[in-house]
Amino acid sequence: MGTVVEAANKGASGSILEKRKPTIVFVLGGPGSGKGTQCANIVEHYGYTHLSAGDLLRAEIKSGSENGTMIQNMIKEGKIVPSEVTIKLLQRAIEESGKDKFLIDGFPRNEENRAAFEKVTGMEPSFVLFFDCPEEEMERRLLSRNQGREDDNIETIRKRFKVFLESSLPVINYYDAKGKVRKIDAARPVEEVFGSVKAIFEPKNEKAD
Ligand SMILES: Nc1ncnc2c1ncn2[C@@H]1O[C@H](COP(=O)(O)OP(=O)(O)OP(=O)(O)O)[C@@H](O)[C@H]1O
Ligand SMILES: Nc1ccn([C@H]2C[C@H](O)[C@@H](COP(=O)(O)O)O2)c(=O)n1
Ligand SMILES: [Mg+2]
Repeated sequence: MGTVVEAANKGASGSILEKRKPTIVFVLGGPGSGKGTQCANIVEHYGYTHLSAGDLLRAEIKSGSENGTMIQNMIKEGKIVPSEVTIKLLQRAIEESGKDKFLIDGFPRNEENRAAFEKVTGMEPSFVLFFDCPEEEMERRLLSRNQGREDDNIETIRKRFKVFLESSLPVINYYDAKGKVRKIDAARPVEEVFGSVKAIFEPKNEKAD
């Protein structure tokens, strides 16, 4: 008998996650667009569980795992870690939480992430929240974030912007073509951005005739 993660890795037909059918919302946007900030608000108001792919990878580095050095080098270079590693971390976090509504922040970051997630879990997101923000504003925010992140320096930030444009935007366009993207103007103050987020998460007040 394998572990839950191994069973899920066998593909859609053997996916434990597919059987549990959790609600998944992908939260995407450029580096510094405010994904983490708004996820914290959504958790507080709507009872979702927040899973940040970047946070899980940083925790993996700290844990001293055998992949730690590889992950650290890739993050420093602003590159995307292979899906196999990130999906295992996400699956484990979903399984261990025992919860059923997830904000998956910063994933999928490229086509490989997207295709592998769907294949391994057999799941698609309910929708994709896309925080749209100009680069100049994101750069200002990242340079003043002050959380000690190794990738918040101007050289790595420029690499992350390039990867976002070349690899992550196509994923957003993929889901947009399926009518799943909810785009938000993220260049406004936090409370204003959250006002737009709320409009998406509030249950619709359908009028009966
Ligand atoms: N609407 C906003 N206006 C001004 N500053 C903001 C806004 N939203 C977030 N910030 C600040 O910008 C910085 C980046 O925000 P946050 O960490 O939420 O972005 P992120 O999209 O998760 O970035 P990353 O992809 O690098 O993890 C933080 O210091 C945060 O406090
Ligand atoms: N799906 C992902 C998400 C993140 N990473 C790596 C590369 C990112 O630059 C870094 C930081 O992510 P953030 O906290 O900004 O969301 O983590 C990745 O390789 N794959
Ligand atoms: Mg973040």
